[in-house]
Amino acid sequence: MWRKVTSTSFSSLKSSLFFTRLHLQQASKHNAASASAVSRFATIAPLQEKDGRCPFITFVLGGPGSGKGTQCIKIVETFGFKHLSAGDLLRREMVSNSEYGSMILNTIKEGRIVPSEVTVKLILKEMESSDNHKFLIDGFPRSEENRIAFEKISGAEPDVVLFFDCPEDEMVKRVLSRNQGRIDDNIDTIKKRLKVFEALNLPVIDYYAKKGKVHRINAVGTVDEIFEQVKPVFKACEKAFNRS
Ligand SMILES: Nc1ncnc2c1ncn2[C@@H]1O[C@H](COP(=O)(O)OP(=O)(O)O)[C@@H](O)[C@H]1O
Ligand SMILES: Nc1ccn([C@@H]2O[C@H](COP(=O)(O)OP(=O)(O)O)[C@@H](O)[C@H]2O)c(=O)n1
Ligand SMILES: [Mg+2]
Repeated sequence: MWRKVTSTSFSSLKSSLFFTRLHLQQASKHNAASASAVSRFATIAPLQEKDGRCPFITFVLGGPGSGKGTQCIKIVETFGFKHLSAGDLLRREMVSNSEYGSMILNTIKEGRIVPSEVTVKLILKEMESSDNHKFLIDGFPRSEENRIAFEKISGAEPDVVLFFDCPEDEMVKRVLSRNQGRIDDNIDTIKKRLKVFEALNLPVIDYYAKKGKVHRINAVGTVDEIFEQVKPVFKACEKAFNRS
């Protein structure tokens, strides 16, 4: 369980995430979609530190088939993160008799983005129940609505944003040969997902690039070659992993 922040511990936690949280909480500009998502989440507490350590959050972004999930497995093995795939969480929710099941199914089939209130809730539940404090959040945020809802509800920002930059023809080739039986791995849905990626996800990458948080990875090459680009990003953060 995340430890609650007490007023006595707060002064020592002013740096990094906690300072950002205060800043975010004081910010007054939120779009309408996010505001309504947030109001429905009033019962979810902002992320707290665990065992005296702040959560270390990495967003893993890139188009469909760019290799996000594949690289996350390697990051987990080497750096000990907890991997949370937004797509996997939504697919699990979809088959779990959830009230959102048919909405998620239709949205994924169409390559559109599930409303943030559903996805953020699933992600925060997993973060809260994990023993780990280092998170790879894969395939999220996929839109500005996702981003704003997460930051507002959790009170946190990512420490690192990885962007796997891959040409469209390579992404299409990989998705069509993925063979995981996914309802969205077909050419019609892929075309829609690529359009949605460009229209909704690139603005999120731009937003974090302006904040100096994006590490662009050339996603063409072997899995190991790509991981060689990823490794130094986290090696440079090792001190920050255990900050309090
Ligand atoms: N560097 C790579 N070169 C060729 N194929 C890859 C590479 N990385 C991943 N793949 C394959 O491409 C497909 C999509 O990869 P995945 O990690 O699922 O991407 P994403 O999560 O970004 O959609 C999978 O079948 C995976 O095995
Ligand atoms: N933040 C997210 C992540 C995924 N999704 C949905 O889930 C689908 C599959 O996401 P995914 O991350 O598993 O897909 P890949 O990029 O790994 O191929 C997306 O195309 C969306 O329809 C979403 O709505 N919101
Ligand atoms: Mg994936």
